[in-house]
Amino acid sequence: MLGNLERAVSIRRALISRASNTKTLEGSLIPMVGYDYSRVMGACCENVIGYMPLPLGIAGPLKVDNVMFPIPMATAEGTLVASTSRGCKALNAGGGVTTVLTYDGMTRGPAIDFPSIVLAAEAKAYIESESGYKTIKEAFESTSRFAKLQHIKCAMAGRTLFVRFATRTGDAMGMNMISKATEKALEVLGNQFPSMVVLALSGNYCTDKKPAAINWIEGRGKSIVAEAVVPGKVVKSVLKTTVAALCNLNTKKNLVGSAMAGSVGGFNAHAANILTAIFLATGQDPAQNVESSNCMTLMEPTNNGEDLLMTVTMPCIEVGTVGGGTILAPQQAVLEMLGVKGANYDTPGANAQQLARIIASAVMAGELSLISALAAGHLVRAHLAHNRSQLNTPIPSRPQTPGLGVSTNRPAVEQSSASSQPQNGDAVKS
Ligand SMILES: CC(C)(COP(=O)([O-])OP(=O)([O-])OC[C@H]1O[C@@H](n2cnc3c(N)ncnc32)[C@H](O)[C@@H]1OP(=O)([O-])[O-])[C@@H](O)C(=O)NCCC(=O)NCCSC(=O)C[C@@](C)(O)CC(=O)[O-]
Ligand SMILES: NC(=O)C1=CN([C@@H]2O[C@H](COP(=O)(O)OP(=O)(O)OC[C@H]3O[C@@H](n4cnc5c(N)ncnc54)[C@H](OP(=O)(O)O)[C@@H]3O)[C@@H](O)[C@H]2O)C=CC1
Repeated sequence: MLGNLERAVSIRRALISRASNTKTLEGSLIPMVGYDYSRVMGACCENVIGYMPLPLGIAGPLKVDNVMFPIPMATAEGTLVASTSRGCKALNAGGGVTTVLTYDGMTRGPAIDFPSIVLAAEAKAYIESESGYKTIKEAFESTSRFAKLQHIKCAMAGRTLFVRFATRTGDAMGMNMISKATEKALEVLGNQFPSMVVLALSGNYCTDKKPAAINWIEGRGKSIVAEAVVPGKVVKSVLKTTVAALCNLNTKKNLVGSAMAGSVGGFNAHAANILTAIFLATGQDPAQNVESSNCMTLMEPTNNGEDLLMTVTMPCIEVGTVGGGTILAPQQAVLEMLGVKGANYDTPGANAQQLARIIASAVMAGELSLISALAAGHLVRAHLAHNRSQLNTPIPSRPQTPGLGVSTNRPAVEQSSASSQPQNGDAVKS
């Protein structure tokens, strides 16, 4: 029996206000009324004092595999929805986007210590043997109706063994599911190798929520490739540039520029922009935008140089339509709008895979529009119009009233550094 959850939130706000002794949370602009806290409890957040609204825009619609989808984007970056919409318009004019799913497998990579390299190597050989793999797979899959082990990749670093489990997770993004399954699999492995010590269920070989080449190379979550042809006349009329300029800039910026910067998986202009906005709108784990935004954008002339052939390759889109933030009512409503709410009972996993296809296609729209704006020299003018037009409410350079928990005592070093002289780099920071 849960009691009055909204009352609990207001009591928590009062207690926090009293304890922090600075600025009251009561009457603050952080909203708390009319929210379904019952879905949050034990699932999405602890110590809840309200909720954080974000503007939700719709780009598109965009034709993905011959079906029109509105593109929901929760963002505070003005221009993003307009830009993605422009990309959708151009892609639709060429017949829309075609997608393929080349892989589906969430991963967890524990770190296991052995007393010697010989024992570590024996464990590796056991996991890779037919009978060892079968035993581990049975234990792994016994924990869930949806976890289906795809393969295991092992690597030794001295006497530490890293084991990367890869699994189907149905319509869930799957991190809780795979963690539970991995724990069970390690229990069985421990029976075979009693001297092994599981240092951590996650040994960063997964790799979750951190940049890593292994995700880019092997894939994590859903791997999607999307393709479209945009007629040259549409490139001119909608995108205000040319096929040749786009192809040249895409190569120099997204391939050569990213190579010069030593990028891994960042061979794109702003995949993270579109992906994160859709993640926030659909209840995904926002921290997984790190690897999910891995993307290579390619452009080449086609039809005797008249038209543009474009692809985006995204090997790590980590999404679910069940579990996590997808159980919250507004996020669920957005998933419903896309026709992918909850579990797909006919083909488990089909809803989450469809969402990944939509995301990759929307990323393509955003890429096309931004690269066009850069090629045409329109980026700054677009952002000044859509992103910085609130001239009547300038952002104060220094807060007048300290916020909750903010000390009024600025460090001496910060005060003494104030100077009327411009500092190195001021021009680019302003
Ligand atoms: C802003 C535009 C679209 C103007 O572009 P435009 O060509 O002047 O727009 P237009 O008025 O001719 O309209 C063309 C279409 O754009 C859409 N559109 C146009 N305006 C709106 C609007 N208000 N609301 C919704 N949709 C809009 C809409 O589809 C419209 O068609 P219509 O509806 O008229 O048939 C263009 O200049 C643009 O896309 N600029 C790029 C901006 C951008 O992509 N910013 C992303 C963030 S940049 C960043 O964060 C990353 C970065 C840059 O650092 C990464 C890097 O290193 O590259
Ligand atoms: N534990 C960790 O290390 C990490 C956790 N997270 C968090 O994990 C959460 C997501 O975990 P995740 O495992 O995706 O979700 P859940 O923990 O919600 O697990 C999914 C549940 O839904 C059930 N289910 C019902 N129908 C389906 C279906 N069609 N497909 C798949 N599952 C179905 C599963 O059944 P069954 O019981 O049979 O499997 C399971 O109980 C997020 O909150 C995320 O932020 C994020 C990163 C790391």
